[in-house]
Amino acid sequence: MSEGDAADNDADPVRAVAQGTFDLIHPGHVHYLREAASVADELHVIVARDPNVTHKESPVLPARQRRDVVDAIDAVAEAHLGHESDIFVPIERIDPDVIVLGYDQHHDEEAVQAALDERGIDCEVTRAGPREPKYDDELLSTGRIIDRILERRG
Ligand SMILES: Cc1cc2nc3c(=O)[nH]c(=O)nc-3n(C[C@H](O)[C@H](O)[C@H](O)COP(=O)(O)O)c2cc1C
Ligand SMILES: Nc1ncnc2c1ncn2[C@@H]1O[C@H](COP(=O)(O)OP(=O)(O)OP(=O)(O)O)[C@@H](O)[C@H]1O
Repeated sequence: MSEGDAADNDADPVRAVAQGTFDLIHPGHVHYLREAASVADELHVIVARDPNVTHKESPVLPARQRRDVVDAIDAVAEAHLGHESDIFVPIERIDPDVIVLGYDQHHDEEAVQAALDERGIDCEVTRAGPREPKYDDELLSTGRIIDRILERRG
């Protein structure tokens, strides 16, 4: 390897990817993104498009707005609107060294790892931990925030 290559390799930042719906942002999201950012030099976040949120109610906020808010979080280098149909398109573009799944996300690490290997994408898959409530009334779920809104404003 020539000296130039070695220098180039040193300059390459370690990139992590986190992803999710991020509808109404709460401290649980911030915890996840900070934990994901802690394992890399820069954190890229893929924000899910409505059609790909199939395992729960559709988000109330537009994807672009959800992306803009996540992009403003200090731990995040850049937030990206997810691809409409192929979740590996942004992965191939960002080319992360590690994908950090959320503590309760329905993705199976081994399955995601196998899909990456199949595409020849050299990237680890790990999972973040949960953020426990700091006080009784803390709402750490978008669903529960919406329930509270309906209770009080519905
Ligand atoms: C590796 C990976 C890449 C993803 N890329 C996209 C994408 O390009 N477009 C998209 O709409 N969702 C993408 N997603 C998000 C999923 O579609 C799904 O909506 C999200 O994981 C839901 O997480 P949540 O229930 O925690 O919000 C990706 C998820 C993973 C694990
Ligand atoms: N309390 C929490 N602690 C750590 N991570 C969290 C917490 N809440 C959400 N996350 C993570 O944030 C990411 C995005 O979560 P999502 O957008 O589904 O929000 P949510 O609050 O979990 O939504 P809902 O409660 O409606 O399912 C996921 O990876 C999820 O694991």
